[in-house]
Amino acid sequence: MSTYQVVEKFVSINGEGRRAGELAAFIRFKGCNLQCSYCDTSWANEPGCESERLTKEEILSWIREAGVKNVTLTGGEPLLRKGMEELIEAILEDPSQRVEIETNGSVDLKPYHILKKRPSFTMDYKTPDSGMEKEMLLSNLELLGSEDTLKFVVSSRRDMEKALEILEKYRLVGKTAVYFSPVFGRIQPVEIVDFLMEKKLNDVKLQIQLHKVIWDPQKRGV
Ligand SMILES: C[S@@+](CC[C@H](N)C(=O)[O-])C[C@H]1O[C@@H](n2cnc3c(N)ncnc32)[C@H](O)[C@@H]1O
Ligand SMILES: Nc1nc2[nH]cc(C(=O)O)c2c(=O)[nH]1
Ligand code: SF4
Ligand SMILES: [Mg+2]
Repeated sequence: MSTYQVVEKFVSINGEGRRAGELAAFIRFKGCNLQCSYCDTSWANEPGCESERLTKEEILSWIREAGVKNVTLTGGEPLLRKGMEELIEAILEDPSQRVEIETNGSVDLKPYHILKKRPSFTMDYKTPDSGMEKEMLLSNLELLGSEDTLKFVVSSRRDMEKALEILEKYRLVGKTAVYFSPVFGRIQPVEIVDFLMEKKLNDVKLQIQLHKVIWDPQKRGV
């Protein structure tokens, strides 16, 4: 039976994406295959990071206990874990549950895209300043649809120019929700606004990580 290494699980306000501001139950899985320059959760990717090994049933009962419709599976990189298809399908057995996968763009979404009950993807495209752009699996861009979100976490004009290039090349605006998110503390949100205005980027949303406004930006479990 699969067990899952979970570094934290908590209920909070979703601070990101299309359900930002709504309650969500977060399960953060241990470990990641990337090392983004700006990662605010790199502690979860350290081999020595404490974690609990939970079974699918233990996760399901925690979610039931939480009593919150939105579930966000995140990390680290959640889709690196074995048995994620099984876990996602088990959570979605309950028609009242919604599952969002926060994923880094390097892991093939196909096995999850074809699930009978498909989760929604909030997928990053890692722009140049992350140092991880070469790890992007471009075929994933074809799988994003109206229920999904493509997120560009940017810290420079160079990052935003690249984001625009990708949006145009893959004709993504209108196909999926597109968010620009500032790397916390490295770029002023107004710079993103100026770029959106300059390029007349309709249908692209600026997001601010709400949880870093509500609580101490370093605080875990929120
Ligand atoms: C910690 S990651 C976990 C999920 C997955 N590994 C990924 O990168 O999408 C969750 C989200 O936080 C974003 N993020 C990480 N560090 C950040 C920072 N310093 N400022 C803004 N967003 C950040 C990531 O880009 C990603 O969209
Ligand atoms: N409140 C809150 N909302 C979030 N949305 C996505 C998160 C993530 O780390 O994947 C996250 C997070 O870490 N906290
Ligand atoms: S992919 Fe996500 S968890 Fe991994 S280093 Fe980048 S931001 Fe952090
Ligand atoms: Mg986070």
